[in-house]
Amino acid sequence: MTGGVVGAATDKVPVTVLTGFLGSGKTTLLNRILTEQHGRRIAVIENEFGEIGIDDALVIDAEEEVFEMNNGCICCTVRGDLIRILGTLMRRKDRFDHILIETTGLADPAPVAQTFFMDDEIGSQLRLDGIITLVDAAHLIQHLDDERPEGVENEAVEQIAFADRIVLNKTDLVDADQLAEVRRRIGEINRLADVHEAVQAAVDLDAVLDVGGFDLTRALDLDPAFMTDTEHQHDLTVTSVGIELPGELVIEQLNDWLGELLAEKGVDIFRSKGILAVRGMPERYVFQGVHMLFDGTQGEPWGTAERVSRAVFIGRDLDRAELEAGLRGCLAVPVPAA
Ligand SMILES: Nc1nc2c(ncn2[C@@H]2O[C@H](COP(=O)(O)OP(=O)(O)OP(=O)(O)O)[C@@H](O)[C@H]2O)c(=O)[nH]1
Repeated sequence: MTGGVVGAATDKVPVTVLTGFLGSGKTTLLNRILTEQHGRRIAVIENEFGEIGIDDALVIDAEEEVFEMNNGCICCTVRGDLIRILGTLMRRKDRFDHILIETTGLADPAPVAQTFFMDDEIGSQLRLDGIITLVDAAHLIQHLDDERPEGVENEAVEQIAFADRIVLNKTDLVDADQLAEVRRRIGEINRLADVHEAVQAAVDLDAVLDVGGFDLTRALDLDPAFMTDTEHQHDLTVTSVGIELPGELVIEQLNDWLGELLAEKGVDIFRSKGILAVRGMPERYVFQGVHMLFDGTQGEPWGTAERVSRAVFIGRDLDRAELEAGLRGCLAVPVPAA
């Protein structure tokens, strides 16, 4: 039974869709949600864009169940997988009371939202509580103004348009005038969503979970074909290069290479991340880049695991051979390409 409005709101398990452009802070918010004492049992579904999955290592170990979907984009190719995972979760409803779906940074949230209205079984047991969109205050305008070929949607615009709540993150990277301009641009696209400013995605969880926010009428206003249109066109010029490299890297060479690479190509390299093996460092070195900004932190110790570096670059006009040669050039003992 799909039930009346009251029954629908109380019986169904709420689902939050966490979206936002590459590097905006989705995993940071997810980790915050997984570590905070909020009394909810949350099942997480994660979808990542990139040839090699890195996020599984970046999401903290939590008691919550995390399902990975890495073989395509949640809004199109792996939507069937999403429906299957939701089906599995519905059969184990006693184990959790909230579902959180983190989309890739290049996903259009509308088709993900559609899933909860078009599939009867899902619609009868789960309700879309809200679409939460993370925004990178330092890079939003660049992403909104990024020109796309005709007919290709700009995901950054779609993500804001469909948001029920917006977390305006990374406010530490902009001044008051820039922040006001970012807010103005957000307001041009979506006037209704509450905007919460944040650093390191530090928001009150009540502002993002159980918001009772998703409004189908508004979604239909935005896109009259919301319930029927399943086709959409990704920007196929954005691709990813994944590199796996056994051996140990020299930190100074790595920093020099990444610094130069991102200074020169950081407009086109939207996102870079890696779990790297560095000579003399017993822990994994976690590297994160968003356009030209990058930093490194210590991750989990390698222990007895084989020291293999994994890195992913996402962007336009990526030169795979050059990226591979560059990373290989940072090896302590150079190994020729296979
Ligand atoms: N300066 C600054 N950096 C931040 C902030 N929030 C997150 N970051 C950093 O931005 C980088 C990207 O953050 P993530 O949480 O991985 O972003 P994401 O949206 O999950 O990235 P993708 O999954 O690749 O789309 C990381 O290096 C974070 O530490 C912030 O408020 N300020």
